[in-house]
Amino acid sequence: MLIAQNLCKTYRRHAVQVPVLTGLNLEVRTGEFLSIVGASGSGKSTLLHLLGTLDAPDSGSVLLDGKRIDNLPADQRGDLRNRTFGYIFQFYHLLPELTMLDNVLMPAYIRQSLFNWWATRGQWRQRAEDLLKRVGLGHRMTHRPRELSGGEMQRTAIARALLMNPRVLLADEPTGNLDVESGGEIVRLLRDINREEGVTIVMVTHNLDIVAATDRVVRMVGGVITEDTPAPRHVFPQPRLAAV
Ligand SMILES: Nc1ncnc2c1ncn2[C@@H]1O[C@H](COP(=O)(O)OP(=O)(O)OP(=O)(O)O)[C@@H](O)[C@H]1O
Repeated sequence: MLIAQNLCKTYRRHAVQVPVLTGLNLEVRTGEFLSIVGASGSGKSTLLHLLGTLDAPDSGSVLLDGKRIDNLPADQRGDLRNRTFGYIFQFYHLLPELTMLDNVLMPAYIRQSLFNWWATRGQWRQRAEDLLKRVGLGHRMTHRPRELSGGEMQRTAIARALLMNPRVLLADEPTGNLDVESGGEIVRLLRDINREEGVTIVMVTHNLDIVAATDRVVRMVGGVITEDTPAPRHVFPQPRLAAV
């Protein structure tokens, strides 16, 4: 469904050139949970940005359902980013002055020029409340980010990413700032969303334990994918049993 073809990307500043992607090919299948691993600086975030049209390649293409999306006009890429893709970042990117409910509603606020916000705000609010309950934060809707733990902030960010009912979630080290237990909860939540709602997920991670929660793992080296294997099944940490 989401295909990267021969992607090349070099960052340039003055005379310095940093070649990052050097002809990368990748096919993300509908409904799969894919993880991307690789050394720091290998270009994982860059690839995620190109897949989600947050940045454009120097050459090569990104196709969604057979149609090129990397070269669409800015307004159409904006629509895709609002409706088709959901983004989850390592540091949550929540707005500190807003309640958790308003943070989750942000993608709908952004879209309001496209339709009559006032006529539909009740439905959006209901959906945002349902999503916060879904991620286990029904009791924290009026709190602000500084009052929540890292894991709770990331769960709020996941609810926000799901608001517009995206087909693809792009998660950049979603557990990178969390302890083992909170990280495990986040990955289990992503896995449930993938299985129960059929959302395709592409996740960059350094944590080889949580890779086991996914379906397939690709490794990046030198700006291309060098390994593409089913994820190992045995290492994903299961929920801890209460001590007896
Ligand atoms: N805007 C930019 N300008 C210049 N260089 C950049 C820019 N963004 C990224 N880079 C460089 O591109 C390379 C790849 O960065 P990227 O963030 O994609 O790697 P990564 O694999 O996600 O790394 P990490 O695991 O540390 O997050 C790095 O060397 C980085 O310094």
